[in-house]
Amino acid sequence: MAMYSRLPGSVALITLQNPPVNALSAAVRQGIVDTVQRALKDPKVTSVVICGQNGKFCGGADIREFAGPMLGPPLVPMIHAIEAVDKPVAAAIEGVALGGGLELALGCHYRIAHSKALLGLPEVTLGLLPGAGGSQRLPRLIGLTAALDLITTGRHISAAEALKLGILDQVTDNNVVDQAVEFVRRVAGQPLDSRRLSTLPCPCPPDVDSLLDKAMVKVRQRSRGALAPVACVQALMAAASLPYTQGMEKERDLLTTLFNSGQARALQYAFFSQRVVGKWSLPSGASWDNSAARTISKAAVIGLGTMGRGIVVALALTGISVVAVETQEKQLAEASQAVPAMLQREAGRRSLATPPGVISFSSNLQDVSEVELVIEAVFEDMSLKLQVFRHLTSVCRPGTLLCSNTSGLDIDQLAAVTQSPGLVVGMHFFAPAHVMKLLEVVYGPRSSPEAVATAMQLGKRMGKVSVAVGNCPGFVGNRMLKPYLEQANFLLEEGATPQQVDEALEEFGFPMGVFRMSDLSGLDVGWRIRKEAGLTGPGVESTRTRQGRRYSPLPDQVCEAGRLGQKTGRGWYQYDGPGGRVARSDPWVHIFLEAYRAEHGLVARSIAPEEILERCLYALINEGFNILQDAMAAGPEDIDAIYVFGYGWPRHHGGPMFHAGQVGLGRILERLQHHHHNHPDVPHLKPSTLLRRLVAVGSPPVQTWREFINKERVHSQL
Ligand SMILES: CC/C=C/CC(=O)SCCNC(=O)CCNC(=O)[C@H](O)C(C)(C)COP(=O)(O)OP(=O)(O)OC[C@H]1O[C@@H](n2cnc3c(N)ncnc32)[C@H](O)[C@@H]1OP(=O)(O)O
Repeated sequence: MAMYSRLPGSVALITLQNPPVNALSAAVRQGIVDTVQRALKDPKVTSVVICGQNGKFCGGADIREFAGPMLGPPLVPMIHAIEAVDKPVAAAIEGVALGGGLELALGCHYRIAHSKALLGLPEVTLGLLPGAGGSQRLPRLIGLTAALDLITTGRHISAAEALKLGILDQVTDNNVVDQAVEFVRRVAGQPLDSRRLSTLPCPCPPDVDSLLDKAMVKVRQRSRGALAPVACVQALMAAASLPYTQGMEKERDLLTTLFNSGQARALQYAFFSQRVVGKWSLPSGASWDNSAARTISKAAVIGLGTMGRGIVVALALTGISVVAVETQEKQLAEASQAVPAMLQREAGRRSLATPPGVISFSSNLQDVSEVELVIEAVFEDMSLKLQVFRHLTSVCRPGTLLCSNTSGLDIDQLAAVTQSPGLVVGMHFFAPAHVMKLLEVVYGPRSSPEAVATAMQLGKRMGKVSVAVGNCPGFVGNRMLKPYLEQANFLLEEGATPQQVDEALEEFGFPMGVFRMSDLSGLDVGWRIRKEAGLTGPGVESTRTRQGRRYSPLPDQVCEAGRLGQKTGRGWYQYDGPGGRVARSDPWVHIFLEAYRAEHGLVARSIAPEEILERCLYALINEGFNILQDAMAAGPEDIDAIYVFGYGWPRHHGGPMFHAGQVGLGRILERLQHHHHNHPDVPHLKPSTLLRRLVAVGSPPVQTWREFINKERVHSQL
């Protein structure tokens, strides 16, 4: 809806009304068309201001409407009609002007914003381009170079930056509607031709072709396989070279292609998944809207290795006072140098003048006695963690929340050694903890709703996407990673090279294939876990079947050769010395693989990229279905958010569970059955019961699985 009012002094005020962000739904568009007509017809009106209700100008097109048929007046002619009005029209921007919201403002003759407003054309993040004239008007206003940056990244910019770029005519700290009204009164009667952006030429640098070529290379590198960034560059090419009307035709054609692509659906799903996971619920019935969170102002971090340091920085950036404890003096000395520098860097990156939190360093565990929440981040060893939790429960004051940054150990076992097991949860950060967006909040059977709510809210304050997950080995993310890594190793045994596996995965869109990623994380991490699980180590027979299932000793043997990844300069690849970053194929690995296959009587075969993808991804997806079945994740959106924000799953494929739906559940089931038939000794390839049930009921859309699972559980079908 849009409300019309006449202000004293001949100004018509149009207020967009569609909470919470005044998205341009069919009703809002109709409202704008009607009210603009009314202002045009009213001879007493000399100028118009468009604003948004409740401190938000407009969050863009209504994304929820994209799934259905197009109803109501389309945006493009609506914005043209505003631009054509012969009375000055100003956008009064408060809160946000994003996507179609900014495109609407670009159709106005003037733009006035509050200093705290954010502006941007984030369509690319939804698999689209600014298709309401934004790809043609913005470059005409601010030049091709700046428009390329804004449109291909979709980043939100401050009012100050928008003013500098020339998007805004005025920025104010006062009431923006009042300022805009005053502004249009002042300019009423002045010629408007130069204010109609569609009539202006597009300012381009002399080397325009090279600029566009470089932009194309950059977007292709940044998000491999993603269609929208490429289409954005193509639309800007049109703006640079064609008259406006033809540019608009190009914009429309590109938008139609994107709209019909699976990628746009995947990215829009990813947008909503990120919001769905914030509305968490536990099998106990506790949820985000019935569980109170505590506000934490003082916390402690125990253990200042890589993870601990990142967690300290993440907490301090939110303004929390942190006691950073490390009992090893050398490590403490190093951390007390490194952490403040990390904090400064990150504060700078986030444009914060000074890091808000206060950090004190200590080697004494007694110093955590006054904090409200502790995050343990010591070495991933259960006996060590138990020792720390026993100590914490005796040192901390009653009511302190005790959290562990374990990446997969049993939270309940840790809770069991404390006086208040209800106050124990996992907070699984991802490295580097101050940068990575994902946080798994792990609830054990005894974790209280308050503890979960507090950890979830703390994650949000730190700018994380927090996902509540159940307590099982590896939780959600690492539990699904296991069958994925396992398949990658089996593929090497069968004839693939690390490069072939990585290239197939990178072509799919992962920033790094599994072997490059393992080299980066360090191969010894998994080696230690396998040793603890009794799968490898002294006394374990060197066979390819262990604990009753197929096992590949390849990664153990690579570690035994002293190749631990980037840190040793050698792993699945070779690097320019320890700490090197550029992976190069290593003849040693190829000779090693040949010798290994010969020793085990394996005949190498040529493996197509399609098989690599199926084996790795479908095994991972299958585990996702098992996780849903076991109620370790509340819904497919939780799994997908974890994979997109923590594991580099290409956002334009939505997430593993969404991808399964797009491929077709029947197809996934059939291929898993096929691979399991060929590899009956690999239990991870055995299709999950939930997948079978979903296929049996006709493969319903991913958005309905949560409800389906709950019903199946009630009827004991799972
Ligand atoms: C011709 C085709 C052209 C299309 C052009 C477009 O305009 S595409 C849309 C471009 N706009 C965006 O991408 C903006 C998306 N929204 C946001 O980035 C953020 O929501 C916000 C506007 C910055 C506000 O952030 P905040 O953290 O304050 O709130 P939430 O993100 O939690 O959002 C609140 C609820 O509003 C829903 N919502 C937000 N934007 C839209 C939208 N454009 N359409 C529909 N719904 C939107 C969001 O889903 C939240 O809903 P809940 O039900 O409460 O979860």
